[in-house]
Amino acid sequence: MTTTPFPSGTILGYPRIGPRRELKQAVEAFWAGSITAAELEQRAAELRAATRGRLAALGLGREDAAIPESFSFYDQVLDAAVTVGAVPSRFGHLVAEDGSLDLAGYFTLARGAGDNLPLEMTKWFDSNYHYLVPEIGPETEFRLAGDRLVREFEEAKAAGYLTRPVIVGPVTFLLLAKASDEAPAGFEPLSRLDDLLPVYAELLARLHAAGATWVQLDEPALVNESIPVSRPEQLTALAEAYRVLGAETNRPALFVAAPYGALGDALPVLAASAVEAIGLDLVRGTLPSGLDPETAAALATKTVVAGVIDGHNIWRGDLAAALDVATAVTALSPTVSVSSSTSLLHLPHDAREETKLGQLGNWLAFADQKVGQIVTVAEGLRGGRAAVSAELDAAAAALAERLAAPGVRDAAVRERAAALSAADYDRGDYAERVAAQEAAIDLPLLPTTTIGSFPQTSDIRRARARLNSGVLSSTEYEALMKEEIGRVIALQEQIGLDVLVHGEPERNDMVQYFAENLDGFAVTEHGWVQSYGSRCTRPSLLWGDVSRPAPITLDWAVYAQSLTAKPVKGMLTGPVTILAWSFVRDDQPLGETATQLALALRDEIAELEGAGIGIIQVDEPALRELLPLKRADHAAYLDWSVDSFRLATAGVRPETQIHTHLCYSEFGEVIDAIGRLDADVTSVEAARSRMEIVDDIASSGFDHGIGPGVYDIHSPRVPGVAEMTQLLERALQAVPGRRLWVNPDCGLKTRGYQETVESLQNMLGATRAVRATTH
Ligand SMILES: CN1c2c(nc(N)[nH]c2=O)NC[C@@H]1CNc1ccc(C(=O)N[C@@H](CCC(=O)N[C@@H](CCC(=O)N[C@@H](CCC(=O)O)C(=O)O)C(=O)O)C(=O)O)cc1
Ligand SMILES: N[C@@H](CCS)C(=O)O
Ligand SMILES: [Zn+2]
Repeated sequence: MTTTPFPSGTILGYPRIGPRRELKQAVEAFWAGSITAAELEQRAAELRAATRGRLAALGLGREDAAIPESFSFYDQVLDAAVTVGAVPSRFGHLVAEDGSLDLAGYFTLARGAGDNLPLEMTKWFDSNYHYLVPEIGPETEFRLAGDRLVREFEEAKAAGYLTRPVIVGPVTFLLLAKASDEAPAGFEPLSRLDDLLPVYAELLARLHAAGATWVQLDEPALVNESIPVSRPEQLTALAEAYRVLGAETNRPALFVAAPYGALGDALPVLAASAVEAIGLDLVRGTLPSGLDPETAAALATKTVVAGVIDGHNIWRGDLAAALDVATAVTALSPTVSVSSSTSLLHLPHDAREETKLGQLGNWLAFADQKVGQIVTVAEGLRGGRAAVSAELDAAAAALAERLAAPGVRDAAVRERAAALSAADYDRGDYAERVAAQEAAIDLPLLPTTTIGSFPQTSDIRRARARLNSGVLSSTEYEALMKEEIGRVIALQEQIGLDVLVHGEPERNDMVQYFAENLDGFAVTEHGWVQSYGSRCTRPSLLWGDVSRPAPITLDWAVYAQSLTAKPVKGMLTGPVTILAWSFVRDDQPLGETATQLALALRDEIAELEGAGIGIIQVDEPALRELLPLKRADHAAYLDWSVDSFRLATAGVRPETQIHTHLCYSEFGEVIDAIGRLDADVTSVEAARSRMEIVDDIASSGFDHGIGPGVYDIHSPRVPGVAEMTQLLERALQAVPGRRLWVNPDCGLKTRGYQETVESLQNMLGATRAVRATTH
């Protein structure tokens, strides 16, 4: 095998949603039946072509294999699953004779159909991207069932680009998978590695035959210490995988990337393997040091792909420092390439599209600007610092301007944070609170509620778009939102829910909405980032000290409460989640910013309470997401994150009931922290994992109110009464009835009204059935 040199600069992946969310629109049009599969394929091909053209224009076109082929219609882990034929048996009827799935079948795995639940969705490392969890068992028949990656490479080649196909590596694929329904207890997907590797080998051979010189295999699971497979087993699997794949003669050169952290003891294993290039995340991880002589010698024979440009944040940052790190990497190997630390999937496309950010615009680098930075650092590495001094100086000046800008440090905010004491974090005795709340709030056994949002209809979104473009006045907009709140309250009364919500129609997003109303944040016009499938967010830019210039949710909550005698929950997003889903400042520890946010929310909560709102929910779905990938960092993170929630909520009277809500994650590792939040009631996603979480919570000693979700809100499927009755009965085995709440897994904003109403009616049906047999 002859190896073409690895390009001097590259990125690990590029946003695939499109600068104006073209992919979202095309995919949703296909789902709605308004375009055909062929039209969807055509639009996706146009988007890929535009991406290649853009990346070439930004400087990645000069060298072969510099442009990654990292497109996906929905999710890269799902892509890997369908490529290797890992389709769960409940979807077997969708699979063609040759093992392939058509586009409709592919989306069915992601979205479910009829009684067939979709694949579970969960966080992708510590990002706000979500992947679909493959299901693997002894029955999974691996075979090369999808050739999309080969076809996309060929499509690029026909257009004159020799790109670098990207796929999730075999070890990460199995480490992220869960045991299938058919698998016996204790089954580990990783045990199927030997059966999976020939399929990867065949794929590599196909790519080689098509002319690919390099292939990127993403192995981020190796940097994550939370994977429930022992480290020795992981390392053995890694060695085996790249021994087998490396031994193939008909293959492209292998580039194994390990974004999101340091490889640690996996680095010697990869260095000893036959892979030709190794990618290190040098933003989250540090330059490996103290390597044993064999590892050092082996590494020196490979290309080290230095991930020195942050793929996870939007700051233009210190480019000279990035060049310094890249230069230091030359001590590991004479062949160094410059890259992003992670895929640029987590970034919006282009900061130049933002015209309303003023001076802030000069401090930013979105995906396209990061590519430019990589090209600059690669040039600096080749030609010396002087060759790029103008770019380095401009970045340094922007950084200095940013750090000294008014608003970055606000004396009043800092003084308030400095004056806090232990009492500010403590709500007092739980039993006393329970008694006070029972006296103050009239609730039946198994109280029913929802998580906050009701469907964000196109009428609501259109109204907001018209407000933003000046077609609607704010008075007209408010009147429309109040009408919507009125409808949502009436609907909930009709369905028979016990604790109502106002439905959040006025919120474009549960984080962006707060960011728009807090000082210290800016928001973008076009800064869309994929969160899962076709769903996107525009993460806010947190650039300065945070404070609350005026009440945010108060009027809406008070209005909603004025329409009903039932309690209406106040609804806020918690400090950790606001941080997790924004692009945060990098000039101070996150914990300090969390305190500032908590103080702003504390004031909002005090005002809600003062206005008669007796139940207030503070959502923290991202509590687990920010958990560091390294165990050594867990305790410090959990301390500041739990403290920020407590600081936000501890100012209320005992009779005010504080709720929180968690979703989109596996919560096993943060169960103790959930208890330490000391919320009176915690609703938690549970339906997709069939209530497994309830046992974990109960056995952790958690003794507050709990609402395990009884139905999955990610799919349009309407759950039946019997199914939810069973889940409630299952929950009651672990939690006493007086502490159990009944609610869906999460908010209903992504759902349509018809399925929402039917599902909630069935949820009430199940609750009545269970109430009749529970004492
Ligand atoms: C709960 N989750 C959230 C996460 N992160 C967030 N920041 N927010 C979340 O809610 N992470 C974990 C989970 C799962 N993730 C998501 C992410 C995104 C959505 C979602 O529904 N996104 C919407 C966009 C929401 C939004 O910003 N809406 C705006 C703009 C709407 C819009 O597209 N307007 C059109 C014009 C409208 C028209 O004329 O019809 C336009 O601008 O072109 C708003 O409402 O104003 C999405 O559609 O992707 C859910 C879960
Ligand atoms: N209150 C929010 C929480 C989502 S995690 C909602 O209902 O959409
Ligand atoms: Zn949720």
